[in-house]
Amino acid sequence: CSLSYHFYEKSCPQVEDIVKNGLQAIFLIDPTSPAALLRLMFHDCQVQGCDASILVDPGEGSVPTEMASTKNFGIRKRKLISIVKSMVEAQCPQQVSCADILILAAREAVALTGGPRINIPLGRRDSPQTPSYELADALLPPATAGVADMLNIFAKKGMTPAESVAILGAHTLGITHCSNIQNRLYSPNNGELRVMEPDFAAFLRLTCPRGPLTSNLSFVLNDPTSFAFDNEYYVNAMRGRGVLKIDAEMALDPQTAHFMQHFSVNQDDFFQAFSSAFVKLSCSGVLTGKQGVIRKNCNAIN
Ligand code: HEM
Ligand SMILES: [Ca+2]
Ligand SMILES: [Ca+2]
Repeated sequence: CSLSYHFYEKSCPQVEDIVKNGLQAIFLIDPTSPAALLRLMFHDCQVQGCDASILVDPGEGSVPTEMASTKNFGIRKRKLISIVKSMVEAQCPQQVSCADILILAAREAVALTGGPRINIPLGRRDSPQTPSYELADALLPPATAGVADMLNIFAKKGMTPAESVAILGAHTLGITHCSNIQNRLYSPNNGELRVMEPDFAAFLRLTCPRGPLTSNLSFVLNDPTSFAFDNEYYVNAMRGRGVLKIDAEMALDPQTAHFMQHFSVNQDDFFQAFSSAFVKLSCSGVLTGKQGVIRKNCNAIN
């Protein structure tokens, strides 16, 4: 993409260290936050590009921002980016965009949990306006997305099918709320339970009982090592232990199954494909040069 590997060389050479050191301390206190920051990056880049639009809080009396979209259910830890931003501002005032800090934070989420340390081109600018929740509704994939939807989304970002399967390896971290898998567990005749490993199906139904009462509060781990960035996501999906529909379907679809199988036995190849996919995702629709702004406060258009 049109970004640079030396962008802050003069204006803030220490920015990557500030982000790393700041998050290292935060991740120790809250080990669930790396997953949140990695998903936050995807949801920012998917709506109007990687421009920190998802960080903008709804203003008083203004139209609802993208965070009002139900597709952003479960998005958490947006405030962490503002905390890291204030650490950066203390050393390099008005130099570094919130959009770059968000990508660097997602990079640390991967690196500090055992994944690859990805080299990231920088120079993104922040959006001067917020997208509507309708746009977010239209662009973010639903929890029921299948393989064709998934390949279509990432092909638009220049990813190969192998890279698309690799970027979904982000589901090696974090959780899924029960509300996102109710239909997999309890809709009769949808055939999904048949492809699920029976013990795993039983476990999910116990953890996520039928009905809406707790389904927005209860959750399951995306893989058994949900604090570690490893290839267990693929190992489990290949065994019929995929949590979301997309996780289960990729293990069976002939367009994706061989990549799932390969990443389940070769973590190095997963890390390599994930790294190139991550850079492509991080370049989607970026603002550069004189476009956009450098926000002082990531949560407000200022
Ligand atoms: C078609 C593509 C995708 C679909 C349908 C999808 C869907 C979902 C859903 C429904 C959840 C559960 C949210 C919750 O219940 O709180 C989730 C969690 C997550 N997703 Fe995805 N996702 C996709 C792609 C991605 C990508 C590309 C990334 C990152 C690069 C990503 C990273 C994550 C992470 C880290 C979590 C755990 C979040 C947490 O613990 O708070 N996903 N995803
Ligand atoms: Ca955005
Ligand atoms: Ca894992």
